Amino acid sequence: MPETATGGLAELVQDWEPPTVRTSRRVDSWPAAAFADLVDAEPPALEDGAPLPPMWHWFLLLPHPRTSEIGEDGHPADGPFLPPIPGRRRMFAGGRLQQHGSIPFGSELHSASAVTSVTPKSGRSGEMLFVTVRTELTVDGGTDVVAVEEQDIVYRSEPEGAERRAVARPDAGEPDPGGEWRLRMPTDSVLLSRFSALTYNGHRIHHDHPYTTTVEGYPDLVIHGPLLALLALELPRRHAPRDRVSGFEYRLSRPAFLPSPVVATGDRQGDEATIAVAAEGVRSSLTATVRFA
Ligand SMILES: C/C(=C\C(=O)SCCNC(=O)CCNC(=O)[C@H](O)C(C)(C)COP(=O)(O)OP(=O)(O)OC[C@H]1O[C@@H](n2cnc3c(N)ncnc32)[C@H](O)[C@@H]1OP(=O)(O)O)C(=O)O
Repeated sequence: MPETATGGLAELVQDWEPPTVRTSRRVDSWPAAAFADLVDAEPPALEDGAPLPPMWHWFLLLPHPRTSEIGEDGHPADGPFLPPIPGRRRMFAGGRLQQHGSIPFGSELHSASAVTSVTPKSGRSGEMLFVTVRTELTVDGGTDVVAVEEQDIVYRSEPEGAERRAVARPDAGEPDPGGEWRLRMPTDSVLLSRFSALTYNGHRIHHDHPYTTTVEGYPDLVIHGPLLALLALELPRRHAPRDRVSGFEYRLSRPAFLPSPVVATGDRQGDEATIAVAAEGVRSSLTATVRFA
């Protein structure tokens, strides 16, 4: 049983024993080329042996549940890392990456993922459960861990009949944060659908407007947390291409909604860079630190 605090939602998950899940996949260049095109960027070197950019393993280690296993929200109704709580509402809350070595195109990538903490918290949006999933990555059957990734996923419970919360669009008028590095990306439902396809993510809040607004209470389609994190990492990829990223920490503090463009800004201080990603004109959705080796 992972480390668990006490509380209302904690009782529902006290007997939950998520397993360790292992997967393997060849590091194919197609999803990398497709993501570079999605964000209107030059692809990295794609030949066998060239390194996969940090976090781009997100396009490779994708579960593919059967259609009959998909629940109301577009995620699987059940799964190894989904806590057994009724009316589950899921959001990506943040994560960390330590990159020790290279993941070469053409290699065989192996992952071992397990839940390492389940933490109930109470916030402005009510009671929440933070679930952290830790993934160790190795390549070609070796024992050296080339990267360790942790994802924090936040869950709320809104069973049938529960009072539906409405999430307001954040106030506009926030000044542009400036920053030595900058990227601006227009967004629309086509961009989100293509990113959902690339990550095999069926969650309706990214593509189904009536569901997003009436069932989950958001003012518009929600931009994927992983897309915001990858846009943050586009800044060092584009502005410091010769420096190897060895660490990345990010936190998603508020959702970013369509139809606003997304702006990523960053400043480098020696071996670190601080990055913020926001829907244009509102407070940051994602704040991050990148570390260089
Ligand atoms: C893919 C995919 C899904 C998605 O992509 S969903 C879209 C991306 N994710 C988001 O947009 C989430 C944005 N964040 C939020 O909406 C809010 O931060 C959140 C998670 C609802 C919490 O907001 P609250 O206002 O309720 O929380 P408080 O600020 O009052 O804080 C209460 C305690 O919680 C801790 N906390 C808050 N946010 C985070 C976070 N992101 N990570 C870790 N911890 C967080 C905060 O520190 C407080 O803790 P204390 O110990 O001090 O009580 C897909 O499904 O696959």
